[in-house]
Amino acid sequence: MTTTAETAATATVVGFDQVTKAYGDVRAVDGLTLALHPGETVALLGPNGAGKSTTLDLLLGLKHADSGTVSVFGTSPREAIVAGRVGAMLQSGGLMEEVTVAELVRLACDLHPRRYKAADVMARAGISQIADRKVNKLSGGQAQRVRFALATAGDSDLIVLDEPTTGMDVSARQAFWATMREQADQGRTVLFATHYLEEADAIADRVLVLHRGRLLADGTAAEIKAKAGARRISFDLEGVIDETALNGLPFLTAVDVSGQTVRIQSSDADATVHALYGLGVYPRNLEVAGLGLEQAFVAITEAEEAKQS
Ligand SMILES: Nc1ncnc2c1ncn2[C@@H]1O[C@H](COP(=O)(O)OP(=O)(O)OP(=O)(O)O)[C@@H](O)[C@H]1O
Repeated sequence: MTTTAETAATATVVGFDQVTKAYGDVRAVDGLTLALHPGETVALLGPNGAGKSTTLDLLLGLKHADSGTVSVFGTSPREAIVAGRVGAMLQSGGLMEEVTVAELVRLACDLHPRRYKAADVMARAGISQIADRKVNKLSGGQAQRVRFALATAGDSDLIVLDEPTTGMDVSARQAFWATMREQADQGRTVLFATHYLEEADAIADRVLVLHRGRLLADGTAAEIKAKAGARRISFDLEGVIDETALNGLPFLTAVDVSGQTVRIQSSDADATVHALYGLGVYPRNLEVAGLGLEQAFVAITEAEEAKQS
Protein backbone atom coordinates (compact mmCIF):
# COMPACT_ATOMS: atom_id res chain seq x y z
CA MET A 1 0.00 0.00 0.00
CA THR A 2 1.27 3.52 -0.81
CA THR A 3 1.44 5.83 2.18
CA THR A 4 0.56 9.52 1.99
CA ALA A 5 4.22 10.40 2.56
CA GLU A 6 5.27 8.21 -0.39
CA THR A 7 2.63 9.81 -2.62
CA ALA A 8 3.93 13.28 -1.67
CA ALA A 9 7.52 12.18 -2.37
CA THR A 10 6.69 10.87 -5.84
CA ALA A 11 4.66 14.01 -6.64
CA THR A 12 7.84 16.00 -6.08
CA VAL A 13 9.94 15.76 -9.22
CA VAL A 14 13.03 17.36 -7.70
CA GLY A 15 13.57 17.98 -4.02
CA PHE A 16 16.48 19.87 -2.46
CA ASP A 17 16.52 19.87 1.32
CA GLN A 18 19.09 22.18 2.93
CA VAL A 19 21.68 21.32 0.28
CA THR A 20 25.17 22.78 0.55
CA LYS A 21 28.12 22.32 -1.80
CA ALA A 22 31.37 24.23 -1.29
CA TYR A 23 34.60 24.42 -3.26
CA GLY A 24 37.19 25.49 -0.69
CA ASP A 25 35.91 28.80 0.68
CA VAL A 26 33.29 29.24 -2.03
CA ARG A 27 29.79 28.08 -1.09
CA ALA A 28 28.50 27.38 -4.59
CA VAL A 29 25.19 26.10 -3.18
CA ASP A 30 24.32 27.28 0.30
CA GLY A 31 21.46 25.65 2.22
CA LEU A 32 19.22 25.34 -0.83
CA THR A 33 15.69 24.02 -0.26
CA LEU A 34 13.21 23.75 -3.11
CA ALA A 35 10.69 21.41 -4.71
CA LEU A 36 9.73 21.12 -8.37
CA HIS A 37 6.40 19.60 -9.34
CA PRO A 38 5.18 17.60 -12.36
CA GLY A 39 4.49 19.63 -15.50
CA GLU A 40 6.26 22.81 -14.36
CA THR A 41 8.54 24.73 -16.69
CA VAL A 42 11.07 26.36 -14.41
CA ALA A 43 13.78 28.90 -15.25
CA LEU A 44 16.85 29.06 -13.04
CA LEU A 45 18.35 32.54 -13.12
CA GLY A 46 21.33 34.10 -11.40
CA PRO A 47 24.41 36.18 -12.09
CA ASN A 48 27.68 34.48 -13.10
CA GLY A 49 28.88 32.23 -10.30
CA ALA A 50 25.47 32.15 -8.55
CA GLY A 51 25.52 28.35 -8.41
CA LYS A 52 23.19 27.41 -11.28
CA SER A 53 25.44 24.82 -12.93
CA THR A 54 26.40 23.35 -9.56
CA THR A 55 22.69 23.02 -8.68
CA LEU A 56 22.01 21.20 -11.95
CA ASP A 57 25.09 18.98 -11.48
CA LEU A 58 23.84 18.04 -8.00
CA LEU A 59 20.42 17.10 -9.26
CA LEU A 60 21.96 15.01 -12.04
CA GLY A 61 24.19 13.22 -9.54
CA LEU A 62 27.33 14.56 -11.26
CA LYS A 63 28.35 16.20 -7.99
CA HIS A 64 27.53 15.23 -4.43
CA ALA A 65 26.26 17.55 -1.73
CA ASP A 66 28.43 18.22 1.32
CA SER A 67 25.26 18.22 3.38
CA GLY A 68 21.52 18.04 2.81
CA THR A 69 19.67 15.73 0.43
CA VAL A 70 18.80 15.84 -3.25
CA SER A 71 15.99 13.62 -4.49
CA VAL A 72 14.61 13.09 -7.98
CA PHE A 73 11.21 11.40 -8.24
CA GLY A 74 11.66 10.39 -4.60
CA THR A 75 14.87 8.46 -5.30
CA SER A 76 18.54 9.37 -5.66
CA PRO A 77 19.50 11.27 -8.85
CA ARG A 78 21.41 8.21 -10.05
CA GLU A 79 18.45 5.87 -9.67
CA ALA A 80 16.18 8.33 -11.52
CA ILE A 81 18.69 8.58 -14.39
CA VAL A 82 19.22 4.82 -14.62
CA ALA A 83 15.42 4.45 -14.84
CA GLY A 84 15.46 6.80 -17.84
CA ARG A 85 13.34 9.45 -16.14
CA VAL A 86 15.78 12.33 -16.73
CA GLY A 87 17.12 13.87 -19.95
CA ALA A 88 19.86 16.49 -19.69
CA MET A 89 21.58 19.02 -21.90
CA LEU A 90 24.67 20.36 -20.22
CA GLN A 91 26.71 23.47 -20.93
CA SER A 92 30.09 21.82 -20.80
CA GLY A 93 29.28 18.35 -22.12
CA GLY A 94 31.81 17.48 -24.79
CA LEU A 95 30.43 15.48 -27.72
CA MET A 96 32.16 12.39 -29.15
CA GLU A 97 33.96 13.83 -32.15
CA GLU A 98 34.82 11.12 -34.66
CA VAL A 99 31.25 9.94 -35.18
CA THR A 100 28.44 11.33 -37.33
CA VAL A 101 25.45 13.12 -35.86
CA ALA A 102 23.20 10.15 -36.71
CA GLU A 103 25.56 7.64 -35.08
CA LEU A 104 25.71 9.71 -31.90
CA VAL A 105 21.94 10.17 -31.71
CA ARG A 106 21.38 6.46 -32.39
CA LEU A 107 23.77 5.59 -29.57
CA ALA A 108 21.91 7.90 -27.16
CA CYS A 109 18.58 6.36 -28.20
CA ASP A 110 19.93 2.82 -27.77
CA LEU A 111 21.16 3.64 -24.25
CA HIS A 112 17.85 5.13 -23.13
CA PRO A 113 15.53 2.72 -21.29
CA ARG A 114 12.51 4.45 -22.88
CA ARG A 115 14.04 5.26 -26.26
CA TYR A 116 12.53 7.08 -29.22
CA LYS A 117 13.43 6.39 -32.86
CA ALA A 118 16.65 8.24 -33.81
CA ALA A 119 15.06 9.62 -37.00
CA ASP A 120 12.24 11.17 -34.97
CA VAL A 121 14.64 12.61 -32.42
CA MET A 122 16.75 14.21 -35.16
CA ALA A 123 13.67 15.61 -36.91
CA ARG A 124 12.46 17.16 -33.65
CA ALA A 125 15.85 18.77 -33.00
CA GLY A 126 16.06 20.04 -36.60
CA ILE A 127 19.25 18.12 -37.41
CA SER A 128 18.04 15.57 -40.01
CA GLN A 129 19.81 17.45 -42.80
CA ILE A 130 23.16 17.25 -40.98
CA ALA A 131 22.73 13.60 -39.93
CA ASP A 132 25.80 12.43 -41.91
CA ARG A 133 28.10 15.23 -40.77
CA LYS A 134 30.97 14.46 -38.39
CA VAL A 135 30.32 15.94 -34.95
CA ASN A 136 33.67 17.78 -34.94
CA LYS A 137 32.61 19.72 -38.08
CA LEU A 138 29.52 21.30 -36.52
CA SER A 139 29.00 24.98 -35.85
CA GLY A 140 28.32 26.05 -32.25
CA GLY A 141 24.57 26.34 -32.83
CA GLN A 142 24.41 22.96 -34.61
CA ALA A 143 26.31 21.31 -31.74
CA GLN A 144 23.71 22.77 -29.34
CA ARG A 145 20.91 21.21 -31.39
CA VAL A 146 22.70 17.86 -31.24
CA ARG A 147 22.98 18.20 -27.44
CA PHE A 148 19.26 18.91 -27.39
CA ALA A 149 18.63 15.75 -29.43
CA LEU A 150 20.66 13.73 -26.92
CA ALA A 151 18.61 15.20 -24.04
CA THR A 152 15.37 14.12 -25.73
CA ALA A 153 16.50 10.69 -27.00
CA GLY A 154 13.92 8.97 -24.81
CA ASP A 155 10.66 9.56 -23.03
CA SER A 156 12.03 11.27 -19.90
CA ASP A 157 9.75 12.85 -17.28
CA LEU A 158 12.24 15.60 -16.40
CA ILE A 159 14.35 17.56 -18.87
CA VAL A 160 17.25 19.58 -17.48
CA LEU A 161 18.89 22.19 -19.70
CA ASP A 162 21.92 24.32 -18.81
CA GLU A 163 21.94 27.47 -20.97
CA PRO A 164 20.43 25.52 -23.88
CA THR A 165 20.15 28.26 -26.49
CA THR A 166 23.63 29.75 -26.18
CA GLY A 167 25.03 30.02 -29.70
CA MET A 168 21.70 29.37 -31.43
CA ASP A 169 20.42 31.91 -33.96
CA VAL A 170 16.99 33.48 -33.56
CA SER A 171 15.06 30.93 -35.63
CA ALA A 172 16.85 28.00 -33.95
CA ARG A 173 15.90 29.45 -30.58
CA GLN A 174 12.28 29.84 -31.56
CA ALA A 175 12.15 26.28 -32.88
CA PHE A 176 13.89 25.03 -29.75
CA TRP A 177 11.39 26.65 -27.39
CA ALA A 178 8.42 25.55 -29.50
CA THR A 179 9.66 21.97 -29.10
CA MET A 180 10.23 22.45 -25.39
CA ARG A 181 6.67 23.76 -24.99
CA GLU A 182 5.37 20.61 -26.63
CA GLN A 183 7.42 18.55 -24.18
CA ALA A 184 5.97 20.51 -21.25
CA ASP A 185 2.43 20.27 -22.65
CA GLN A 186 2.83 16.49 -22.57
CA GLY A 187 3.28 16.75 -18.79
CA ARG A 188 7.07 16.74 -18.55
CA THR A 189 8.88 18.95 -16.08
CA VAL A 190 11.43 21.24 -17.74
CA LEU A 191 14.15 22.99 -15.74
CA PHE A 192 16.49 25.33 -17.58
CA ALA A 193 19.27 27.70 -16.51
CA THR A 194 19.61 30.76 -18.68
CA HIS A 195 21.08 34.23 -18.95
CA TYR A 196 18.41 35.19 -21.51
CA LEU A 197 15.79 36.71 -19.27
CA GLU A 198 13.33 37.32 -22.06
CA GLU A 199 13.28 33.53 -22.59
CA ALA A 200 12.56 32.96 -18.93
CA ASP A 201 9.78 35.57 -19.09
CA ALA A 202 8.20 34.03 -22.19
CA ILE A 203 8.63 30.33 -21.43
CA ALA A 204 8.76 29.64 -17.71
CA ASP A 205 5.73 29.34 -15.47
CA ARG A 206 8.04 29.55 -12.47
CA VAL A 207 11.28 31.50 -12.03
CA LEU A 208 13.96 30.77 -9.43
CA VAL A 209 16.58 33.46 -8.79
CA LEU A 210 19.80 32.16 -7.27
CA HIS A 211 22.41 34.41 -5.72
CA ARG A 212 25.58 33.14 -4.05
CA GLY A 213 24.09 29.68 -3.84
CA ARG A 214 20.90 30.82 -2.13
CA LEU A 215 17.35 31.20 -3.40
CA LEU A 216 16.59 34.91 -3.59
CA ALA A 217 13.21 34.72 -5.31
CA ASP A 218 10.80 31.97 -6.35
CA GLY A 219 7.57 32.71 -8.20
CA THR A 220 6.00 33.49 -11.54
CA ALA A 221 7.74 36.10 -13.69
CA ALA A 222 4.95 38.53 -12.72
CA GLU A 223 5.58 37.88 -9.03
CA ILE A 224 9.33 38.42 -9.45
CA LYS A 225 8.68 41.72 -11.22
CA ALA A 226 6.30 42.78 -8.45
CA LYS A 227 8.89 41.79 -5.83
CA ALA A 228 11.40 44.17 -7.40
CA GLY A 229 8.88 46.91 -6.62
CA ALA A 230 10.32 49.62 -8.87
CA ARG A 231 8.54 51.06 -11.90
CA ARG A 232 9.81 52.62 -15.12
CA ILE A 233 8.84 56.17 -15.96
CA SER A 234 9.66 57.69 -19.34
CA PHE A 235 8.87 61.10 -20.81
CA ASP A 236 10.17 63.75 -23.22
CA LEU A 237 11.25 67.26 -22.20
CA GLU A 238 11.72 70.35 -24.32
CA GLY A 239 14.75 72.64 -24.18
CA VAL A 240 17.78 72.17 -21.96
CA ILE A 241 17.37 69.30 -19.51
CA ASP A 242 18.52 69.98 -15.95
CA GLU A 243 19.96 66.56 -15.04
CA THR A 244 20.96 67.69 -11.55
CA ALA A 245 17.34 68.57 -10.77
CA LEU A 246 16.18 65.23 -12.20
CA ASN A 247 18.69 63.35 -10.08
CA GLY A 248 17.23 65.07 -7.02
CA LEU A 249 13.77 63.55 -7.59
CA PRO A 250 12.60 61.33 -4.72
CA PHE A 251 12.51 57.50 -4.82
CA LEU A 252 14.80 57.25 -7.89
CA THR A 253 16.76 54.07 -8.44
CA ALA A 254 18.10 54.90 -11.95
CA VAL A 255 18.14 57.82 -14.42
CA ASP A 256 18.98 57.78 -18.12
CA VAL A 257 18.79 60.86 -20.37
CA SER A 258 19.04 60.30 -24.10
CA GLY A 259 18.41 63.36 -26.32
CA GLN A 260 15.14 64.83 -25.10
CA THR A 261 13.93 61.51 -23.64
CA VAL A 262 14.27 60.76 -19.94
CA ARG A 263 13.91 57.26 -18.53
CA ILE A 264 13.88 56.76 -14.80
CA GLN A 265 13.20 53.98 -12.36
CA SER A 266 11.43 54.75 -9.12
CA SER A 267 10.34 52.77 -6.10
CA ASP A 268 7.34 55.15 -5.75
CA ALA A 269 6.27 56.30 -9.21
CA ASP A 270 3.39 58.46 -7.96
CA ALA A 271 5.65 60.48 -5.64
CA THR A 272 8.36 60.83 -8.30
CA VAL A 273 5.93 62.10 -10.96
CA HIS A 274 4.36 64.50 -8.44
CA ALA A 275 7.81 65.92 -7.64
CA LEU A 276 8.60 66.15 -11.36
CA TYR A 277 5.66 68.52 -11.85
CA GLY A 278 6.90 70.37 -8.75
CA LEU A 279 10.14 71.17 -10.61
CA GLY A 280 8.05 73.25 -13.01
CA VAL A 281 8.80 71.06 -16.03
CA TYR A 282 6.09 69.68 -18.25
CA PRO A 283 6.79 66.14 -19.40
CA ARG A 284 5.29 64.98 -22.69
CA ASN A 285 4.49 61.38 -23.64
CA LEU A 286 4.60 60.35 -19.99
CA GLU A 287 4.52 56.57 -19.53
CA VAL A 288 4.67 54.57 -16.31
CA ALA A 289 5.19 50.81 -16.57
CA GLY A 290 6.30 47.90 -14.44
CA LEU A 291 9.83 46.55 -14.75
CA GLY A 292 10.69 43.89 -17.28
CA LEU A 293 12.03 40.64 -15.85
CA GLU A 294 15.58 41.68 -16.74
CA GLN A 295 15.39 44.97 -14.83
CA ALA A 296 13.61 43.24 -11.94
CA PHE A 297 16.38 40.64 -11.83
CA VAL A 298 19.07 43.34 -11.77
CA ALA A 299 17.19 45.30 -9.08
CA ILE A 300 16.77 42.22 -6.85
CA THR A 301 20.34 40.95 -7.19
CA GLU A 302 21.90 44.42 -6.81
CA ALA A 303 19.82 45.08 -3.69
CA GLU A 304 21.12 41.79 -2.26
CA GLU A 305 24.73 42.71 -3.16
CA ALA A 306 24.28 46.07 -1.41
CA LYS A 307 22.87 44.32 1.68
CA GLN A 308 25.84 41.94 1.86
CA SER A 309 28.60 44.52 1.26
N1 LIG B 1 35.10 22.74 -9.79
C1 LIG B 1 35.13 23.90 -9.14
N2 LIG B 1 36.16 24.24 -8.35
C2 LIG B 1 36.18 25.40 -7.66
N3 LIG B 1 35.19 26.32 -7.69
C3 LIG B 1 34.14 26.04 -8.48
C4 LIG B 1 34.04 24.83 -9.25
N4 LIG B 1 32.88 24.85 -9.92
C5 LIG B 1 32.26 26.02 -9.61
N5 LIG B 1 33.02 26.72 -8.74
C6 LIG B 1 32.65 28.03 -8.14
O1 LIG B 1 31.36 27.88 -7.55
C7 LIG B 1 30.57 29.05 -7.79
C8 LIG B 1 29.30 28.65 -8.52
O2 LIG B 1 29.64 28.23 -9.84
P1 LIG B 1 28.56 27.75 -10.89
O3 LIG B 1 29.30 27.32 -12.12
O4 LIG B 1 27.65 26.78 -10.25
O5 LIG B 1 27.76 29.11 -11.15
P2 LIG B 1 26.78 29.52 -12.37
O6 LIG B 1 25.64 30.23 -11.72
O7 LIG B 1 26.45 28.33 -13.18
O8 LIG B 1 27.66 30.54 -13.18
P3 LIG B 1 27.63 30.97 -14.74
O9 LIG B 1 26.40 31.77 -14.94
O10 LIG B 1 28.86 31.83 -14.84
O11 LIG B 1 27.69 29.72 -15.57
C9 LIG B 1 31.45 30.02 -8.56
O12 LIG B 1 32.03 30.91 -7.63
C10 LIG B 1 32.51 29.12 -9.17
O13 LIG B 1 33.73 29.83 -9.35
